[in-house]
Order: sequence, then C-alpha cells, then structure tokens
Amino acid sequence: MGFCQTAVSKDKAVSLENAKAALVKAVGMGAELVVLGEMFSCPYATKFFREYGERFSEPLSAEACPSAKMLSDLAKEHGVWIVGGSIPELEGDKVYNTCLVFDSKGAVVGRHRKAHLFDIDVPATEGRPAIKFKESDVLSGGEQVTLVDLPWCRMGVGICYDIRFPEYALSMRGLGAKLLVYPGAFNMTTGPAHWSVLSRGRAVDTQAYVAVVSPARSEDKDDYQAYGHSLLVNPWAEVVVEAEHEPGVWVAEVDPAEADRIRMQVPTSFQKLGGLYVPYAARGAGDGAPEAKRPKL
Ligand SMILES: NC(=O)CC(=O)C(=O)O
Repeated sequence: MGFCQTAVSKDKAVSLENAKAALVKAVGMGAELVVLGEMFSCPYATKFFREYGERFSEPLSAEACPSAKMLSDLAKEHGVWIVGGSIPELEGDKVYNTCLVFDSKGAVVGRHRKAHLFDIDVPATEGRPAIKFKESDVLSGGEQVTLVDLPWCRMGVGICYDIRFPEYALSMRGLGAKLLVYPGAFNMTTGPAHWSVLSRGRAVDTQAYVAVVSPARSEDKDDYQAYGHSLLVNPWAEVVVEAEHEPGVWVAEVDPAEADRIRMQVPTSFQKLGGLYVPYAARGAGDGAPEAKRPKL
C-alpha cells in the first residue's frame, strides 16, 4: 500500500502534478493500492471548496472533474487501485467532501462523502494554537458507511473527522472491513494531540489496519497548517509507517490475515454484551444534554 503525502497549491494544476508524480513513484515502489490525502487538489479552507469543486458524471471528463479524471486514468494506466484522497464534490447546489475509490481499470467503485463535518472551536492555550473551523458553513454531510471490496480484503473509507467517531469505525468493522482508510488533514492543534492516538484507538476498537493520509504541510503560514504525519497502524495497534510533515511517498505491506489472527487471539467481537450498552449513538445525541446546551460554533 502506498501513501502519498503531497503539497497542495492554490493552482490546481500544480496540486494535480504533485499527486501524479507521487502516485507514479508509489507504483514504482511496488504499491498496488495507493492513497492520497484529504483535499489534495484544493486548499483546505471553506472559502475555496465551492470554487475548486468538481461535478462527477460518467464518463469522467477533464473539464468537469479534472482530479477524478486524472486518478481514473492513472489507475488504469498503472493497473493499481487508488483511494483518491478527497475532492470538493458539487451536486445540485450542494458541496460534499468526497473520496472516490478507483479500481485497477480506472472505474469508480466507491464514493464516500465525509459524514461528520469538521465544526470545532478550540481557543488558544499555552503551547496550543487556537483552531476554529466550520465545514458545515459550506459542506453537506454524507449519510453512508462506505465499503469497497478490494482484491485482498474489504476496505472501509472515512474522511478525517470521521475518525473521531468509533461508532463509524465499528460500523465498517461490523460490515467486514479489515482495512480502514481515512484521508485526513488534522492541524497543528489537534494533530499532535489526537492524530496518532485516534488511529491507534480505531485499530484497537476494530482490530483492523488503519491508514490515515494527510496532505503535506503548507510552507505559507497563512494557509491551514496540515499536521502531515500520514500513518499506517496494524491490527495490533503498532505504527508500521509514520511520515513527518513534508511531501513524500511511503510504501508498506498490509496483510489482511493479520486482522484475522488478532481477532482470534483477542476475541472481543465474540464477547460483546449487546444488552449492556446504552444506545449513545442515536443520531444527533449529545450526552443527553438538552438542545439549549449545544455549543454554538
Ligand atoms: N480536518 C478534520 O476534518 C478533522 C480535524 O482536523 C480534527 O478532528 O482535529
């Protein structure tokens, strides 16, 4: 599996060239499945999502959806599967944060729309810069658990903030995923604190491989500062690969049988006590607090 942590430019053609070069390099290093980061061809800021948005329709066209068309062509040319990071997707008057998955013939075989939107407001404290972001100002959320059958195993797909929801990971696991892939773009406030621990946590929860792939950090300090640190965690929650924040390409092996072995050794899926748990995951629920207490972001 190849991880492409690429630089994102305000010039989409440059971002696409960066992604293409990284993909070709990953293929040259032996990857059969290659993953890109969240918003790999659009600067990560709500003001850009609509402007950089692409409208998907089959057959894919370079005019309407240049990112998707390029990935489809590369998948076909190199005979590899691609998890295409994410792209702002236009449908009607809505914009989604969408990950397309391409098979080795270039066909779109999966489409995940980020389900949990990144709406947070964290004030600055010592050693931790403030971060306020409200994707829901522009984006609409997806409503599906996304699974793709790879030649090697079933893969679940989430995007970035989706990783904070164990219920989503457990849904993918419950539906048979042995590899969970999250294109993501954490930042310099939440990244150092949560990126690795969430990835390892989801690996423990699901006893699956967890791959999280970020764009590289921008050199322009006025841009959103992506944390980088693309990671692969195995089903024992060990970090197999971890990048720093610069652009780069990494390749590592995923062995789906390892998920089976860990699941038999620590058989938590057979030990669930369905009747014990409170259905906390009801849609829109927050700690049982009345609506009036919901934070206004
Ligand atoms: N960018 C995101 O969607 C999520 C993120 O940065 C975080 O959860 O922290």
